[in-house]
Amino acid sequence: MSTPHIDASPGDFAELVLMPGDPLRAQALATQVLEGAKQVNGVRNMLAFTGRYQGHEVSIMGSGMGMPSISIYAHELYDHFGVQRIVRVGTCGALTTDLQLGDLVLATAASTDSAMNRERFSGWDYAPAADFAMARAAYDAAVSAGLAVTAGEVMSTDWFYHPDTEFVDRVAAAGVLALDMETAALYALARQHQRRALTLLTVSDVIPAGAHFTPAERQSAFGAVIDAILPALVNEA
Ligand SMILES: O=P(O)(O)O[C@H]1O[C@H](CO)[C@@H](O)[C@H]1O
Ligand SMILES: O=c1cc[nH]c(=O)[nH]1
Repeated sequence: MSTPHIDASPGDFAELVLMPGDPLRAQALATQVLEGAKQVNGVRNMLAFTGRYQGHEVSIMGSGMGMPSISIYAHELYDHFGVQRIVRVGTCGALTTDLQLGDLVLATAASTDSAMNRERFSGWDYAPAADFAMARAAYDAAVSAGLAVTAGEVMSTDWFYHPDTEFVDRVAAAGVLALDMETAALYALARQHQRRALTLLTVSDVIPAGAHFTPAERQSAFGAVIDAILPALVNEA
């Protein structure tokens, strides 16, 4: 049975889905890390692939940018395709020069300026948090592999080009490590569906330093760290 945004059959997706924002990054990762990768979605070019990694079935699918987009795909994956775990593998803008381009941020929790979680949670302030067991497994694997990983809070914003020039400074002053545009919605949706989620972000911009990855570097972001972390994730369930 297909859904409005995923033209696939039950069983086409693995219980574990890696989810970059960029569908071309999903394709590149699938080619790089999955054996026998088969395309399982192409609706709106939101490419999805399923294959095997170290004997485990794994899917990789783009989410698009922003909370409405990832919410559509995560909802359909959890609700219609039996997906248990989604790991967002994205990029972020660091708010501190303690982080360098290419570093890894593990999002323990995500603040947001989006109304989505407030509307889901009766107007109260929801606290979107990572699945602890997945976070611990990924963090330990990253440290063991010698990766520069920092665990902490991110802010999932609706804005890439915020009109308030003080936005970045105010969020940084609150102790937030980095900006992305999806994690708060993904974490809340996982809890709503009684499923699991984690976000791992490669630093593509260090905002206070004015340092940025090129578009090609952003598209290949995460490839280098996947082999360090995926064994821990496939064996964690
Ligand atoms: O690299 P991805 O995963 O798309 O993540 C980040 O990049 C996009 C903005 O350029 C937003 O989706 C943001 O969250
Ligand atoms: O959401 C994002 C992602 C990367 N860089 C940013 O500045 N923001």
